[in-house]
Amino acid sequence: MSKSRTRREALLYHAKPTPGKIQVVPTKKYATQRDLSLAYSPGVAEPCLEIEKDVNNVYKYTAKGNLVAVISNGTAVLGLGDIGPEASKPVMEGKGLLFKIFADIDVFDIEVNTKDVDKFIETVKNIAPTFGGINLEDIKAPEAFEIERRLKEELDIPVMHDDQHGTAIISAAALKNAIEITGKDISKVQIVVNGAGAAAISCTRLYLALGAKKENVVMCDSKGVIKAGAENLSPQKQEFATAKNLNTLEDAMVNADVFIGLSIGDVVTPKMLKSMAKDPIVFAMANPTPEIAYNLAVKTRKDVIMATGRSDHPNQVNNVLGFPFIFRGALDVRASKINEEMKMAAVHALANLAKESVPEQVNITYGETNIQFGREYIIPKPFDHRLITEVPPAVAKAAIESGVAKEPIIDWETYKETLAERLGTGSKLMRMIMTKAKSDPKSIVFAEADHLDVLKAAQIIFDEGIGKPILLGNKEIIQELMEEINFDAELPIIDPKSNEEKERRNKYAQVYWEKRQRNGITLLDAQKWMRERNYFAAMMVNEGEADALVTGYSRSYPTVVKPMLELIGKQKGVSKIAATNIMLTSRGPIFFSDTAINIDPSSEELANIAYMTSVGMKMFGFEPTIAMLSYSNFGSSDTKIADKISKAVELMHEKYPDVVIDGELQADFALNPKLLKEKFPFSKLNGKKVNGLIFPNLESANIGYKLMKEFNKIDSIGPIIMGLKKPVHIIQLGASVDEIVNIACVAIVHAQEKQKHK
Ligand SMILES: NC(=O)C1=CN([C@@H]2O[C@H](COP(=O)(O)OP(=O)(O)OC[C@H]3O[C@@H](n4cnc5c(N)ncnc54)[C@H](OP(=O)(O)O)[C@@H]3O)[C@@H](O)[C@H]2O)C=CC1
Ligand SMILES: CC(=O)C(=O)O
Ligand SMILES: [Mg+2]
Repeated sequence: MSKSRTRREALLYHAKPTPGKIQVVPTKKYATQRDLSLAYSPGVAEPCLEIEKDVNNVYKYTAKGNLVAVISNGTAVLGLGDIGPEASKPVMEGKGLLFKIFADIDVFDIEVNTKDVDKFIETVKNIAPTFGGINLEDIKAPEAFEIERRLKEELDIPVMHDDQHGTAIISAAALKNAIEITGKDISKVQIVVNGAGAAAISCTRLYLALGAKKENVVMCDSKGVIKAGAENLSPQKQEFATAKNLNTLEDAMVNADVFIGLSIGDVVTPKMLKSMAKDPIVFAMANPTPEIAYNLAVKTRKDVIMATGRSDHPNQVNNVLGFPFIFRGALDVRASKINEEMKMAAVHALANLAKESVPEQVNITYGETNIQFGREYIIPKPFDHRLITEVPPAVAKAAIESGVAKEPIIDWETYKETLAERLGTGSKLMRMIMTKAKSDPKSIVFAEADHLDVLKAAQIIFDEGIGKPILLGNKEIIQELMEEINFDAELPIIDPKSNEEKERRNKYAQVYWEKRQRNGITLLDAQKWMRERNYFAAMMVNEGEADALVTGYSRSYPTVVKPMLELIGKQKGVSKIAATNIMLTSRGPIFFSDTAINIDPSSEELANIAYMTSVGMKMFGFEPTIAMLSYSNFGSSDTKIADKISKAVELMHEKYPDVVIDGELQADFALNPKLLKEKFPFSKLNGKKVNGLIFPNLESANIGYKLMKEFNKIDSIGPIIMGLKKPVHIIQLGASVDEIVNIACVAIVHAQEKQKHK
């Protein structure tokens, strides 16, 4: 993407629809007068008095325990320098967003208008009672050292300067793994550190704790190599001043094994990189512009192990991998500080995680097929869902063992489960599906592109590189709307009714007629039908002129399904098509079937629905564990409707013994593992987490998913049609732009799978 486009998009992203990136959302009911009298006066006085009696009760009755302050004075904002408190706010809000999405920690970002160390410390101390932890951010050295040291001493909640320790932890984990890959010895590697600020000093200290030797380190600041005996050096710079006869970064780089960049962009040249030792390790971590661009570095040295702070290349060494998880662990045991033991525990947890086999969902999220420990994967990826269950427990354990935890954890299994449940799964799944779609964009027909929302969705699909839209509908309207929304792209626009399309219409009509002539269709009828957008669009997919199709925005579901069945037809072995909805619940995505098509399916049809659902689940990287729902449990009710379900289960066990499925079961037993184990220890679902629910009929499925959407405000993806020969997907009447985009992504992923299994 060009620089100016990135700039435009970044500004728009921050400005619309609501300025900024975070908001405050109540966690308690507030609908009735009673709710308000509890939330505020008079009820609120009770927790106030309890806290007055014992200040520790503040963790029991307020949000303090999960609230972190991200505090800056804007003096070292990324690599942009001293740009002031207001200009630092987008970064601080960004940190807030990352804290929330990766570790479910709430953040108030606070930008303080002072460069005076004492005033800054006083401000933080005065507001500290509000927070469970303090994350200092983008404060320049040397002030940052003094500020952090004193706040750590004077406050009894965890305080961490992220640029120092977050960066140190991540880069130390990455360095440990990179050195292991080169087969070198950490105590012997020659390290050049460019930058002598907050991040550089703390990173280097941690490398020494890992085994690097001070005499092998050369540090440079903006004036060049920091030399012993130089005048006016801060104590921190003195700590790393070298006795070697080197003056410039260029001198220092000759034969160095490791380059650590925590300075500013574009200061390392190809010549410097060429002068480094064999298998050089280069961490160019300045943001947003690294000390040397990733592509230039790998072009210059084939043997380089290269990392940057950015997300657009392999090996992102960025403190985003650290602060959410370090604070999560610290808050969960109510640690009074973040100490060396906790930091080292995080280093080892991160370094070890990178060596474990990568779950398929991570591969899919990053559009890769086989991410493996090696030169291009020395550190876990930020969207790796294992981070939340690996790093916080390591940090929490270290806090307990080093005696700084006020609330030790006893049941580690339950703790890990609660950690996994903290992650919002909705956006994660959608991100995964989108990335997969982007990895091999397919052509996709939008059959109702003359509707604004459909066109907007097509625009997103095109702009994001997810797919190649083909726009069907009235040409004039589409062109007008495109202008209105600045959709500037050369895309096929096809009006099935137009004279231009007569030849294609006749060709399609011929195929259709040949298929349906024994079902009472004449050639003239067929030609007439091809003027209808859904018939035309279905034929495009059928004839291989498009890979996928999304329709249904302006017509009822049954009206749209009919031509799809007639023209595209069912997959081999499928008795009836069905639909599933992926409900994005707090316990993870759960597939609900059949939510849209079969009114009263027989046992055989239910088994068919369950099987198709299991195939769909695997397509999105889930291992199916399915419950067949009823009002009865394993024959507890001897009625025809309960029998129907148990027979469907029997059929599944016979035909597809590999699919984990059981029932008939009531919904609470299906979703509550304790209850299930207690009453039905024989069930095949024991010890597993149910992620698929098959409902007895359309009424219950449709009511079930819509109740969840309305009561719990749960997002869902779907209905996703299952069992058609081609990737054709039907959206709900009047679906939102997001819903259309989601289904389009599903259709593209579906098309990719179809191509794979051709
Ligand atoms: N990837 C990541 O996770 C992180 C990356 N960073 C990046 O590290 C950089 C520094 O951040 P931080 O330590 O917080 O900031 P500081 O302001 O504390 O330190 C900046 C340091 O960079 C030095 N510097 C400036 N220009 C040059 C140059 N041409 N050559 C060598 N050194 C130079 C300064 O030298 P002097 O002392 O002479 O002024 C100073 O020592 C930023 O680019 C930031 O984005 C920071 C934290 C995390
Ligand atoms: C990543 C970060 O914190 C920085 O560049 O300052
Ligand atoms: Mg920072």
